[in-house]
Amino acid sequence: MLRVDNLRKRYRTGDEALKGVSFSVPDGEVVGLIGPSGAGKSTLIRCINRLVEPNDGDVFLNELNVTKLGRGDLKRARRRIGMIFQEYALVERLSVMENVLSGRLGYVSFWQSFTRRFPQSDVDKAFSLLERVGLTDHADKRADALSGGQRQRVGIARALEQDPELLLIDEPTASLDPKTSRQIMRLITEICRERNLPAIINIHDVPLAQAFVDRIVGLQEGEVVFDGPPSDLTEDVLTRIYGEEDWTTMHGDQDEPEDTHPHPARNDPTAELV
Ligand SMILES: Nc1ncnc2c1ncn2[C@@H]1O[C@H](COP(=O)(O)OP(=O)(O)OP(=O)(O)O)[C@@H](O)[C@H]1O
Repeated sequence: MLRVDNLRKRYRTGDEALKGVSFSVPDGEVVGLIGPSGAGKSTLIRCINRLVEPNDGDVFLNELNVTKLGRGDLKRARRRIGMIFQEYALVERLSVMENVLSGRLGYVSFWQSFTRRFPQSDVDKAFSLLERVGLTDHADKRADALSGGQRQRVGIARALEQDPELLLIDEPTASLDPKTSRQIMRLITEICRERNLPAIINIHDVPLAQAFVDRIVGLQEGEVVFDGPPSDLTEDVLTRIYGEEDWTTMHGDQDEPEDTHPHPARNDPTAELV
């Protein structure tokens, strides 16, 4: 269970990105976070694991108040939060298996990770996760040899290899074609149900979110303006969330070929420490 209570963030530039955001995500529930550009979605996701430091408010992961932790405890708490990124954030020259095993880096000693000697139980878990995401035959391939959808499957397996209690997912399908996007959303939501994992997905594509998530939280100018089931997301509500922006154009239903092109990682989202 995740509980966000009155979370506030003002950047040094003066931008007030979160103005007292509160909501909870029970175990097994997948929440789609929607809202126009600049609404505070990325800031919210990053405040939950303190890649961005909130100015006020609390984040509870089960019994643990993440916002009150010192450096060492925060490092341990971050093991419990799996992240999945738009640009996958894989290590290009490493194999699929090594990328999945990197999910254990927070758990093994420096020398084990330096020599890449992971316990057999970690390797066994990685194999079963690769099977779950449909990549058993690709375990030894280099990450840069995979298509976008396959790379995101590696990102999902890597996050699960951490044994997370929460998944934070930032635009998981933004670099994928519509068909692959649906496959990835289906995989994520199925896995969260199987494992009773709570998840928040920052997603631009409203119809895609409506098709797969259990609940939608709509942000606007740093405030929650909608919180409910996808079926309650009427045109009126969407117009309230997006204002003048035309939300109906926010999804691409063009017939594109499925998942053919590898995408280079453009940046490292974990580097964005504020
Ligand atoms: N590092 C930063 N420094 C200063 N201001 C920032 C920073 N990151 C975000 N902001 C500001 O905070 C507000 C919320 O931005 P945020 O990126 O969280 O929104 P978003 O909903 O994720 O937008 P998008 O969908 O375009 O990614 C915006 O006004 C933005 O300009």
